Amino acid sequence: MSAVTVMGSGSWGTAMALTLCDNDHQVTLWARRPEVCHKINTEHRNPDYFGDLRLPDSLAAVDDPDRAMDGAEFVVLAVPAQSLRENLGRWTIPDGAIVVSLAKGVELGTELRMSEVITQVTGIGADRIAVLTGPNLSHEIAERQPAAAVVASTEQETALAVQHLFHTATFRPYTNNDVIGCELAGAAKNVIALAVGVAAGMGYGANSGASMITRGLAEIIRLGEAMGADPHTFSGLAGVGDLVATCSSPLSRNRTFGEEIGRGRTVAEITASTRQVAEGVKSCKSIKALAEEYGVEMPITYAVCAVIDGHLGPDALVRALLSRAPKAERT
Ligand SMILES: NC(=O)C1=CN([C@@H]2O[C@H](COP(=O)(O)OP(=O)(O)OC[C@H]3O[C@@H](n4cnc5c(N)ncnc54)[C@H](OP(=O)(O)O)[C@@H]3O)[C@@H](O)[C@H]2O)C=CC1
Ligand SMILES: O=C(CO)COP(=O)(O)O
Repeated sequence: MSAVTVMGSGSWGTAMALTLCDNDHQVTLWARRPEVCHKINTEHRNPDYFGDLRLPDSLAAVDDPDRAMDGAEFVVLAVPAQSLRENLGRWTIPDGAIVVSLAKGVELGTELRMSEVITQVTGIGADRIAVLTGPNLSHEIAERQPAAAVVASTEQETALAVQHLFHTATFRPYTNNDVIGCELAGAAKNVIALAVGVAAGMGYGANSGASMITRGLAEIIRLGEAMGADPHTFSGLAGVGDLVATCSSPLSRNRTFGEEIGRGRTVAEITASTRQVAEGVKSCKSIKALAEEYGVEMPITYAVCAVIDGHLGPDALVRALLSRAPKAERT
């Protein structure tokens, strides 16, 4: 049994905390709102994110970050990507703890991956950081539906420790040492899910969705290879696995956000109507910046940026992608 603290009590932090409780770890969940802690500690529910789902009695919620992390051997970071730097600046991660990064985003302005932000702010070396990613929609995981995942770290011992930490009867993490590929795939698929959602919201069917998923994968691989990722990563759980799950599921916030755009709502309206994060709405810009830096073509990502900025409507997005100069598939 290990002492684990999950920092962030939204959909994914709560689902992962529950998974860790299933493994009999001593789990503390940090929630920034005291009323969320109260509900979790007294009613064993987190109604803003999981309705009536009963959380394990053993799960303790704390709103003071220092108290939450006191004695933690593992600290799991589950706040939105663009808030990670600011939060880490306020927190003190216990010496020697292994840090697990859950956020799927690339930082705006710096274009850093989440593990790079962690090292830059805390000084914690890459050997003590792992990234958990893969096709893992939180509500399915919280219902203990079977799923696989990937734990990526440059240090094999860290990857194995985190794999062991999370491995339950229904949740099966594989290790991987390609941190760049795993993090990039997790962030970039959200952008493709927005595009697939737009097409779905316009009433287009499986052919359109599959075409965008496949061409989306092609552009993610192009960027990944340029950044030094292992191309094989993109045919694994962190790549195709997560891309297909996110682009196909009505549970995905990114796909749903895109669908709403496709139905004619504005970005401001959709953002105002939910408290949940759709990471691709911000990360599309940092991924576009990476594409520019590495000189890689990413037409779907560029089109999504234009839609998010209000320069392109849903019809124009589809036209812009289909009217590009014809080319060979493998270029
Ligand atoms: N949900 C999923 O299925 C999966 C999500 N992820 C990734 O996990 C990360 C977290 O997402 P998820 O839990 O789903 O997001 P949610 O929107 O469901 O929850 C976000 C959580 O972070 C808190 N939060 C929001 N803004 C801030 C801030 N500025 N500072 C501190 N805390 C903040 C929220 O608190 P409050 O409730 O008080 O607003 C809430 O607890 C994302 O990067 C996402 O891509 C990865 C795999 C699966
Ligand atoms: O990353 C996810 C599934 O693996 C969750 O996707 P959304 O953030 O779009 O809900």
